[in-house]
Amino acid sequence: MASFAFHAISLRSSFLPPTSSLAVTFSSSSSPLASPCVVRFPILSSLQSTAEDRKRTGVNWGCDPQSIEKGSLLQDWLMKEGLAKQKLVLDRVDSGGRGLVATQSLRQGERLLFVPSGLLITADSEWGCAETGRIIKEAGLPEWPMLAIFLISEASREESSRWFPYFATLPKTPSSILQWTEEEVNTWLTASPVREKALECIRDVTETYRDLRATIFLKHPEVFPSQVYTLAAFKWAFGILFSRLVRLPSVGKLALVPWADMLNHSPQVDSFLDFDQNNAKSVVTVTDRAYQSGEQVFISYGKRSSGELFLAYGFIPSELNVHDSVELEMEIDSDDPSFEAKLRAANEQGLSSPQRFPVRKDGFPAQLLAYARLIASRTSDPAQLSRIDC
Ligand SMILES: C[S@@+](CC[C@H](N)C(=O)[O-])C[C@H]1O[C@@H](n2cnc3c(N)ncnc32)[C@H](O)[C@@H]1O
Repeated sequence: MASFAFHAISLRSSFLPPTSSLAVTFSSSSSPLASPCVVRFPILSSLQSTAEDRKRTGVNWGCDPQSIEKGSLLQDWLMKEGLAKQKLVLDRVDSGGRGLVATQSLRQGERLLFVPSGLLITADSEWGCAETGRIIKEAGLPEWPMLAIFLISEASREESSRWFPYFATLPKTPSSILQWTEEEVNTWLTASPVREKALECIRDVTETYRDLRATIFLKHPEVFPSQVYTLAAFKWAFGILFSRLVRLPSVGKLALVPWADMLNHSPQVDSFLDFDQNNAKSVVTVTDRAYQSGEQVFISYGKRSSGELFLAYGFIPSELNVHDSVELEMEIDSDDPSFEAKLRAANEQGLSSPQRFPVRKDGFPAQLLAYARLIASRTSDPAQLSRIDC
């Protein structure tokens, strides 16, 4: 089953190549343009941002993250493009600002969404500007930066992009850690275990942008105008990917799935997104419980701790998150006269000293208690110590 699959922790290994190898992988082609695409800047019309937004994000695309005004336009467009009739509507919600709400009662096990493959944005999607697509494909980029550039390329084409109605509903300021400055991270996450990962994530995306700029954008300035392909635009695009890209397990693909990406996460829910290759030939989710008409429908973005959710999606769930844990480190006292015997007993059970155990809000592993008993035991008899079942 699929989930909203990306967060900073897994990003580095999965998409960000090391700076040095990035430079050699890219093509250095600088062939003249057959037909340069029109890229307008600044972007006008309904995607126009307020001065305050621009100061903060530096991009002019998308809308206020809470806005549902463009929701019915999005739904009309999606239905024209093949989306099935929906039992859900985009509305304001308590958890998540905007979300999909049931328009009728839904039973447990009900299949929803049915977003056809032609509406998915993937690495195989057709580029509105063929020349941009050609350069990027020849460069052989990994999927994440390729999709980020796809987003900027399409967003900057405004109404001439096929995806214009979709971009109009994307948040102008995706709530990801990339919108934070390093100073903000150091100030607000001083005591947080995710501070280092947050800084690493911001630096990785910034470095990737710098590499792309040096190896591709500056070599093709007519295709990648410097006022459009800015670091801010790149962070916006990555913020969109962090918070909305899904892996569809049955087809093994990364995709942006318009409409499905309006579903918010609940740690209590066990419904995911996947592509149904058999009958529906579209992205579906199956409800894991019944919903009343008017209730917000949730999916799961995966079994993620609040720290992971915060880094990728920019929120911390308000309800109990059973995936939260703190690593508790315990060790056998090296001054304990039975230290060697206790260590052997622990080793026999695959444990060592010090040893870390995850402690979650809903409990801790039984091994933790047994290990504590081993540490506290007053016997030095190896046979008795071995019987303490870790
Ligand atoms: C895939 S989008 C879901 C749709 C989103 N609410 C919107 O209006 O575009 C993921 C984003 O929704 C928000 N979100 C999702 N689940 C949430 C929750 N349980 N509480 C608060 N915000 C949530 C976060 O901003 C997250 O980055």
